[in-house]
Order: sequence, then structure tokens, then C-alpha cells
Amino acid sequence: MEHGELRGVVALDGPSGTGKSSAARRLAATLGARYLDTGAMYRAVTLAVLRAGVDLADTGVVADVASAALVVQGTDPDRSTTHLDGADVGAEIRGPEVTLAVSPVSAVPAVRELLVAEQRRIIAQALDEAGGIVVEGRDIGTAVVPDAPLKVYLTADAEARAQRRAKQDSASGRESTLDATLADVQRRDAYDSSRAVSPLRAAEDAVVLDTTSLDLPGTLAALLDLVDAHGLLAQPSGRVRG
Ligand SMILES: Nc1ncnc2c1ncn2[C@@H]1O[C@H](COP(=O)(O)OP(=O)(O)OP(=O)(O)O)[C@@H](O)[C@H]1O
Ligand SMILES: Nc1ccn([C@@H]2O[C@H](COP(=O)(O)O)[C@@H](O)[C@H]2O)c(=O)n1
Repeated sequence: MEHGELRGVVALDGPSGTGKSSAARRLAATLGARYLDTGAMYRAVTLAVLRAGVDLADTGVVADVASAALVVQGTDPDRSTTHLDGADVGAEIRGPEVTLAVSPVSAVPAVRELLVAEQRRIIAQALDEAGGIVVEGRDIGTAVVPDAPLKVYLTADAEARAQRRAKQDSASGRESTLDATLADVQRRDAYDSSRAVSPLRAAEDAVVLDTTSLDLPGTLAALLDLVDAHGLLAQPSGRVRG
């Protein structure tokens, strides 16, 4: 079915395993828009910090490593890429070491300041070049683009999220027990929701979408309806649908 093209920013936030990346990528591809995975940027900085071998609790040094790291995040929804200091780190940033360390690193205010500035630059460029972008993370609707015309906060039961994550890990050759995956999901939820700067939470004007009993096509269909209902679709000619 022809959907038209996205005009503006769709902010997609929520805890781990709710389907943000999968849904955001598909939504952007369907609507001829760009896609920004902000979690990948925090992961890349975390990889730089781990490689530097510094103490994660030393926030000043963590901030120094972050500001020296060159993170380049692509916005093609069909091929989302992450480079750190010129090398493709797309696979490495999904590993358990980075997943364990990413929440404390992303809680450092100076790290967030650096990455939010870069995210806003990428978003402005994407709007200029493509007219629309789907941005996913933890603070997009509350801090990165608080005036986004559509903010969606995805939720799902922790057990459902852990099951999805375990299946995904197993498909990519990373075996772990369901209990360990659930513990990791809950640990990150707790850390991300309780940090001082831009904690994970729904923006007051976000639409909350519970994906527990939805499959991916169902989530995508619900998002497409919301984009349409918010008047963010243009025909390929550029005319906004009335
Ligand atoms: N509605 C859904 N129903 C079933 N599985 C889903 C659904 N949405 C996503 N998944 C699957 O769950 C897994 C995790 O999804 P995804 O990586 O998109 O979540 P996420 O919210 O971006 O997580 P994180 O924030 O940790 O990156 C993927 O394998 C995806 O295919
Ligand atoms: N806007 C964001 C995005 C992510 N984070 C932190 O990064 C971690 C990894 O995110 P994934 O989406 O790749 O799983 C996440 O747990 C947060 O700690 C963030 O703070 N803000």
C-alpha cells in the first residue's frame, strides 16, 4: 500500500526490547524517511571508554574519552551504520561488555551533552535533505526534540521483552538464559529510569503504545496510523494530505 512520505520528526522512546529499533527502522523505510538510532551512539562512546580502560566511575575521564571519540551514525533505515574513529563497530557495540557498561556511561551529563548536540545536528540535516526522520532512544521526546509533532512511548511487559531479546541474541549467535536476559533488561530499565539527567520516561504529550501482545507488523501498523492521524504524511510530490 502507498503511504506517502514522512514530514517532520517522529520521536520513539521506551525501555529495552519494546521494539523501538525494529519498528523505527521499518517506519522510516516505509515512509521514505531517515532513521536515527541514538542508542547506537551511546554504545559507540561506551566502546571507546572500555577500550581506553578507564574507571567508569571517574566521570571526568569518561567525558574526556567521549569528547575525543569520533562517532559517526548513519541514517539510512535499510543499512544503519555506526563508526567509531573510522571503523565499523556495528557488531561490537551489541556485545555483552558494551551492554553492561552503557547505562553508567550514558548517565554522565557531559556524555549526554555531546551526543544530544550531535543528534540535533543529524536531525536538522536529515530534515533538510529528506523532510522526515524517525528518531529512537530514551529521551527523544523529553530532551532531544521536545517539540516533535509525534512522540510515541513504546512499552511491553519485561518478560515479553526478555523473550524477544533472548530470541534475537540466539539468532545472532549470542547464547544466554532467559533469566539472565530478564535480569539485564530490568537492570537497564532501573538504571536508565533513575539517572539524574534525562531519565527514561514518557513525555507528557507522548502516545503510549503497549506492544506486549502485538507482533512487529501490528506495531508498524499502529505507528503508521498515528503518523497519518497527526497529519505528517505528504504525497511524494510534497503535498501534505488533507
Ligand atoms: N511487537 C513485537 N513483537 C514481537 N517481537 C518484537 C516486537 N517488536 C520487536 N520485536 C523483536 O524484539 C527484538 C528486540 O526489538 P528491538 O531491538 O527493536 O527493541 P528496542 O526497543 O530497540 O531495544 P533496545 O532499546 O534494547 O535496543 C527484535 O528481535 C525484534 O524483532
Ligand atoms: N536516547 C538514548 C538512547 C540510549 N541511551 C542509553 O543507551 C543504552 C543502549 O540503548 P539501546 O537502545 O541500544 O539498547 C540504553 O540502555 C541507555 O542507557 C540513552 O541514555 N539515551
